[in-house]
Amino acid sequence: MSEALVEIRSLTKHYTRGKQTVEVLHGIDLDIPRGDFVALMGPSGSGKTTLLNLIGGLDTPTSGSVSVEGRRIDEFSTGELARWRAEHIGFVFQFYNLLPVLSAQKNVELPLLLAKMGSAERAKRAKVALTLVGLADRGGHKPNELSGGQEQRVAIARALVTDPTLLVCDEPTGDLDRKTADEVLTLLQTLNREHGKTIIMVTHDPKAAEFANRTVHLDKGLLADEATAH
Ligand SMILES: Nc1ncnc2c1ncn2[C@@H]1O[C@H](COP(=O)(O)OP(=O)(O)OP(=O)(O)O)[C@@H](O)[C@H]1O
Repeated sequence: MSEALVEIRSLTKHYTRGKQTVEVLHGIDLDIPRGDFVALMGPSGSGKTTLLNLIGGLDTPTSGSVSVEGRRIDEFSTGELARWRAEHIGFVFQFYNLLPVLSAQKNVELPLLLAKMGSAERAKRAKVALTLVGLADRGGHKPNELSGGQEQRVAIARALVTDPTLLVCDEPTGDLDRKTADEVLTLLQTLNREHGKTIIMVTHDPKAAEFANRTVHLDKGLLADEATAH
């Protein structure tokens, strides 16, 4: 029996603020096969980032399960989850989150500091990742010496450098103009199609979603209809 890379069952998430409980996800069932590129869309406040953070192990569910490669990550301790995340998930955010004092090369090396690895090996892997995103010649540049699109490419290289199981992107083109956004989305598509990366991407932009293999719609914490693009 083939098993999905990510299996989500009856997933709920409630946040408590003082006496108030905010019920964000109401029971999500979703399978993401290995090699998929999924766009997650829905109105503001529908729970997209919450769902993405549960899949990426940045947060834990109220009830239900999240399995990745057959392992129940919702049952991990905080420490186990942090270690698992560092090994298995590459994160890409809207505002890049690069460290301004470090060069592109050193930013990309950062996730490897957690692995037991010599500095020459770290440098080599970071260079491979920068080459993959088309920035082999920008390794010495600091973030403020790069364009927004280049900064996001560096962030994608940083997310890829550990060879993660899953690339998790939250509005990766939300701060970019159309042309630059399309270049970054084409890069994500290439990583998916030619390098087999499994990608889940939250976006508000229907044009961005067209780069994915399918779109999953969230509405008020529940999955709506699914559309397959290609
Ligand atoms: N840590 C938290 N504590 C309390 N409520 C939260 C917390 N995080 C999110 N929420 C609430 O959960 C709901 C869903 O938030 P989420 O960020 O998942 O939505 P979203 O679909 O990604 O929205 P957007 O498109 O605006 O980014 C919102 O009503 C938000 O206020």
